[in-house]
Amino acid sequence: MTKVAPSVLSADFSKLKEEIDTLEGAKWLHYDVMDGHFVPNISFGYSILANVRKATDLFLDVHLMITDPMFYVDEFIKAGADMITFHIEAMESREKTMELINHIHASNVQVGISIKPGTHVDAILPYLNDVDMILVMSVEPGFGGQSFNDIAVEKIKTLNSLKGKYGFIIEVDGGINEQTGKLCVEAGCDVLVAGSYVFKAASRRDAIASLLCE
Ligand SMILES: O=C(CO)[C@@H](O)[C@H](O)COP(=O)(O)O
Ligand SMILES: [Fe+2]
Repeated sequence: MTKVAPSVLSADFSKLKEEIDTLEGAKWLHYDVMDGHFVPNISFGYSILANVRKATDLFLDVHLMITDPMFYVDEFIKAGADMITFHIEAMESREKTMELINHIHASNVQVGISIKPGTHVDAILPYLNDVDMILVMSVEPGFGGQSFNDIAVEKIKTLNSLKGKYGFIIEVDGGINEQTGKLCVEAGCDVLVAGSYVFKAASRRDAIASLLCE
């Protein structure tokens, strides 16, 4: 069954708990962390995540778009993340990548690795046995509200052919709506991140339900 992870980046932060409470039908909440360095935008960090944790029981899917994930990861673990996804483009070596994966797992938090649209799937193949999720970016990370890049569909298909052997799940993020979500689910995607499509909808419940349909 497909999961929908509404991205809180598109919420009204002046009433965050009320906004989260509107997400009927979603079991995950996607939390985009941007540092103004790895991406040209700044969002929110671990203090706000700790408050979000108090406000909801949804599975907290933390997407770190930051330059030095190892430096900050303990703060996000302490704040209550259920899944922490970092970017392969932010890692300098296989050794450091494995160190980060093992460090997160040692705290019983799930681990994802993300690839930008311009990064080939080959970059994450060495880690498929070690992670819980691969996050395929279908927009350039940094901003909500961009258009879906269908290069993601081919990547999802490639990863889907390897899923059975390794046991990871696939998430897609960026420009997801009813049409693009369907393409991704048909290609083998398990989790659809949706920001503007859900938060700008007249009925958020209907928008989430439209993504859950197979
Ligand atoms: O990570 C990101 C953007 O960098 C996303 O999670 C966005 O928040 C998705 O927003 P939409 O494209 O669905 O509006
Ligand atoms: Fe994201």
